[in-house]
Amino acid sequence: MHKPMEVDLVIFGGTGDLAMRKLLPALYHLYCDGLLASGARIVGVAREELDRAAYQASARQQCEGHLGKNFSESKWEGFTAQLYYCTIDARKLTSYASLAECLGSRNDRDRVFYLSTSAALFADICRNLSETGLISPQSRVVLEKPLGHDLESSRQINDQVGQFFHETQIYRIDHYLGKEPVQNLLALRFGNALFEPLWRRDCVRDVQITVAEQLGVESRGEFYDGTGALRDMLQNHLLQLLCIVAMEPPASIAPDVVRDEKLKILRALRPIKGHDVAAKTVRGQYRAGAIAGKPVRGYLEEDDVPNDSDTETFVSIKAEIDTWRWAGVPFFLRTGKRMQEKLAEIVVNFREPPHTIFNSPVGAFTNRMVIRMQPEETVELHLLAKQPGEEVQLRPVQLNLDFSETFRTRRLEAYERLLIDVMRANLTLFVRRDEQEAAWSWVESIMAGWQASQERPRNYTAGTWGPAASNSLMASSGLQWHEEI
Ligand SMILES: NC(=O)C1=CN([C@@H]2O[C@H](COP(=O)(O)OP(=O)(O)OC[C@H]3O[C@@H](n4cnc5c(N)ncnc54)[C@H](OP(=O)(O)O)[C@@H]3O)[C@@H](O)[C@H]2O)C=CC1
Ligand SMILES: O=C1O[C@H](COP(=O)(O)O)[C@@H](O)[C@H](O)[C@H]1O
Repeated sequence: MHKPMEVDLVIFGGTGDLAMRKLLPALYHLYCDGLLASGARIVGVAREELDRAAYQASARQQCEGHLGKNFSESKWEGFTAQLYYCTIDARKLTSYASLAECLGSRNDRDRVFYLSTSAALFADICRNLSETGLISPQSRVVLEKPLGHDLESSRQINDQVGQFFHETQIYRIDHYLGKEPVQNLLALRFGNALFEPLWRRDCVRDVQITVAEQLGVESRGEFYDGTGALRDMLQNHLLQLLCIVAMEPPASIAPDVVRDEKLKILRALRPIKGHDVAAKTVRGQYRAGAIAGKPVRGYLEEDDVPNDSDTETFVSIKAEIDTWRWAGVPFFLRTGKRMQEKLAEIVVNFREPPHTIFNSPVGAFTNRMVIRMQPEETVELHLLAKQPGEEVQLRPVQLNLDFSETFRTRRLEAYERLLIDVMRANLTLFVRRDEQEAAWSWVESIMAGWQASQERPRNYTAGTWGPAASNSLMASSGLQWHEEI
């Protein structure tokens, strides 16, 4: 096991929702598991005038609820001994003196600057840190999403941050890469020889990637309305999942080796533009409906959402990858809010046997591998087996691997995993600039097509699997979404 690193972790936006809901709870868990070095310091930064004790008290009050039964009074006491606070207006150079004082003059300590604020502040933060002399070659910067709104704005942010940090110091968060099952997919594909010969166009018929949420836009209506499902989820999380499913075996797990392979996939995605946008994409917006039996309002009635908004809360896309391995295999991507279930899964549907010797048709059965990330972490292999009895009667059966059953240890939450990796300076699970820009470049022509068509998103009732057109998208390839089979 690695020795935890004695870093100073400075969280800009240290009083914000993300810090209180995810980052501090993740760090608390790492502390409890002995994965936070006793000499590490966590420094929350925001404009609010608070002294250290007041910040610690506020963090406790907010994190306790999020930690639930994992909260322990004594452990929290120990954890907060490593928690500090600095009042800073990120835009004002003069206010960084207090941070310099808090961090001290030791430039030999690794410093991690976690930018959990609006990206509009990133340039000022980096410049002011530099001018205060707080960036050393060991320093790292973590950038929260969204990194821009389109290719141009993401380039601008990357250029600004890049003036002060080398690419190898920049950790772009995609929290889906921190999810244990996503890393398991790497293990499954590249730790076993079994799947590699099957993992290609000769054997795979189609791949379906679904990330469905039951939540609506909650209190983030204003942010979400300027963003939509394509930018919020598909451009980053779903395309990263697609890369991990589709990439060639990397020669090693070294960050740039893995990221090079992902980049090749992003660059091999066939552009969707012109008439293809209508044929290969579906966007939707939820109307009032019910989630788990409880009525919920429609998107246009949500707080801070204009009542004529045409922002999509659902998107499904038929993507194609122009490589020898994947030519002719459609990759269906789908994500949405207020859907029937909270579900994140990758379904690999294999081709039918070329010839059957059994007089026992079981309908349109194909072998299938289902890698489920949420709500539970499982891998299912769907096969046909003979039903016991004198007749040869085939029946679908499943080989199930439930990771929480198999490995009875606590699973690291995505932010825990990613924070460990930032502290250890491991970039493998972070997105490189060229990957991010390739992803923006691919979604941009879809956004342009939607804008040009001026068509409103299709309605779907909250609590369903999205608009009917999403099923038609599948049907046009003679296929069905996994849950319909
Ligand atoms: N919340 C979430 O679930 C997720 C959030 N993100 C991203 O993370 C970032 C933070 O989100 P979230 O925590 O929700 O946002 P909040 O609005 O809850 O928090 C913003 C934080 O930034 C601080 N801040 C704002 N302006 C300044 C400034 N000029 N100088 C110093 N600090 C400042 C605020 O404190 P103060 O006003 O006191 O200065 C506050 O601590 C955003 O980019 C968001 O898109 C990404 C994924 C999920
Ligand atoms: O990045 C985001 O992800 C969440 C969904 O994350 P999950 O880990 O709960 O699946 C989504 O709700 C949010 O809109 C988006 O910004």
